[in-house]
Amino acid sequence: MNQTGSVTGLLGGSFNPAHVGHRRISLFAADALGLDVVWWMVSPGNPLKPKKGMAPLAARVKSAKAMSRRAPIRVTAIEQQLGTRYTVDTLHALSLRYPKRRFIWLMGSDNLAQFHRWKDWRGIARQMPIAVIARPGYDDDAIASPAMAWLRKYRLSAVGLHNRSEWSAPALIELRFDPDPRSATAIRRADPQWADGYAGPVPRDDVTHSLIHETSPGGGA
Ligand SMILES: Nc1ncnc2c1ncn2[C@@H]1O[C@H](COP(=O)(O)OP(=O)(O)OP(=O)(O)O)[C@@H](O)[C@H]1O
Ligand SMILES: O=C(O)c1ccc[n+]([C@@H]2O[C@H](COP(=O)([O-])O)[C@@H](O)[C@H]2O)c1
Repeated sequence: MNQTGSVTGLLGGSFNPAHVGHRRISLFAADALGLDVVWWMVSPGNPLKPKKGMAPLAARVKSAKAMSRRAPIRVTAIEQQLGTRYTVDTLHALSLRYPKRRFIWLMGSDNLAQFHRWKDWRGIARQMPIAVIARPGYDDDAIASPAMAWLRKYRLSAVGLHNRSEWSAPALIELRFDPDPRSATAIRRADPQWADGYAGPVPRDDVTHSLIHETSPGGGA
């Protein structure tokens, strides 16, 4: 491998709530891509999702922390602190804050299918490599998507990514493993606590600040 140093995977999400699927895809991606850690960035509010039915950020962070226990995963609500909502702005702010860290954006194929609706999605792809994890029911839409029509020319294998002499983007790595059918939507349908706007306890302590205190720019967790 030509690349040295640590690589951090970024899995942005609503985590409304976090589930075993998030954990499995993160561990799988970490293994396949040689990541040291995956940061779960719990979004204060996905710009494309309705606010209705979204649990408070602190409750979603708490569920993410519980789901990531004893795994090389760090949970953060850093977008709340950065004041960013759009991923392109978040990634730009992260690269300024952590200049020595190399990042890779992780997402399920459902998000690739609608990636062309995200603010400056080509700008996101130019900032860091993207790894897309196959998800049951979404792969055909992802393959046929407008974003894929553009990203396809930047396809790389995981090995190809690491053999590059520089950490450059755009790069698209498609990861496929034992597909995981779990979803937060299914949990919200089945669990009254998470259904219809969240009825569970909201943590009193501010649980949303963890990562930023656990890491220093360019180093740490
Ligand atoms: N089972 C899964 N397989 C592959 N990717 C997944 C899976 N579950 C979640 N992801 C990915 O994890 C990220 C965060 O997902 P999110 O928190 O929205 O969970 P979700 O299960 O997709 O939620 P919802 O059902 O409410 O849309 C997204 O990139 C999503 O594509
Ligand atoms: O930047 C955008 O335009 C944009 C549009 C939709 C979703 N996102 C991000 O995509 C990530 C996944 O969101 P979700 O709700 O599908 O888990 C999360 O980090 C969101 O902030 C970003």
